[in-house]
Amino acid sequence: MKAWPFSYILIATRNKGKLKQFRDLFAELNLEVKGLDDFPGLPEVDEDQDSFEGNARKKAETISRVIGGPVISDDSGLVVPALNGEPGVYSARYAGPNATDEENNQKLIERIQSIPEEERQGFYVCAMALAIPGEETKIVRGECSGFIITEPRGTEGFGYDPVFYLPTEKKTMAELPSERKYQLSHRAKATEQLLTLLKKEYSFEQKVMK
Ligand SMILES: O=c1nc[nH]c2c1ncn2[C@H]1C[C@H](O)[C@@H](COP(=O)(O)OP(=O)(O)OP(=O)(O)O)O1
Ligand SMILES: [Mg+2]
Repeated sequence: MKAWPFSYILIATRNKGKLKQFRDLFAELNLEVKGLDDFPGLPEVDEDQDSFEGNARKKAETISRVIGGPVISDDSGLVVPALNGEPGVYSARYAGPNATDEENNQKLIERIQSIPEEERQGFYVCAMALAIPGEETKIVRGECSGFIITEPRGTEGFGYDPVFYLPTEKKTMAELPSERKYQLSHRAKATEQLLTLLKKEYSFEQKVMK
């Protein structure tokens, strides 16, 4: 087993919620978990690929090349099969380039009205990429299934959570306490996979300090 060759890992996000979740889940590795705000002057990476995996890979590899260190990025969104996969990779800008969560939710509510209620399934996707200089990029994917509802409920979470209903919890994602969301979300599932993969390949006891 190889020794993990860095003292830190950079999570390529400015989303404080994502960063906190990574810090919690990676605590056992004894790694310093840094965010983009710890590295001023990094380039903005356009999420312009046609898949979540493509965007996650592009972001992780671009930034890893610049800092010469290990980078994890995630790209996520909501897929509604009855709407031909919308909003999909366009989740963040569904209602327009600078759309707010409310505007995106409103557009989704309008579009879903024409679909019979029993066909309003949706699933969240989280593709996560780990890029390490000189190594093959690793990519994992987590999903979380639910239903789209037309009356938003709850104030937790972000994005589409108020209109994403989980039948097993009898709650929208925005009505769930954050600890519960951490357990069952697409991001939690992807993070666990990545963690498993990392622990299989690397020893984190004797890190080389770089
Ligand atoms: O758990 C979630 N609960 C609700 N909505 C979510 C979730 N996960 C992703 N989404 C939606 C929100 C956003 O409209 C879009 C893209 O998110 P995504 O590009 O991955 O995140 P972001 O731009 O906030 O942060 P980043 O700096 O990591 O790119 O998907
Ligand atoms: Mg984004």
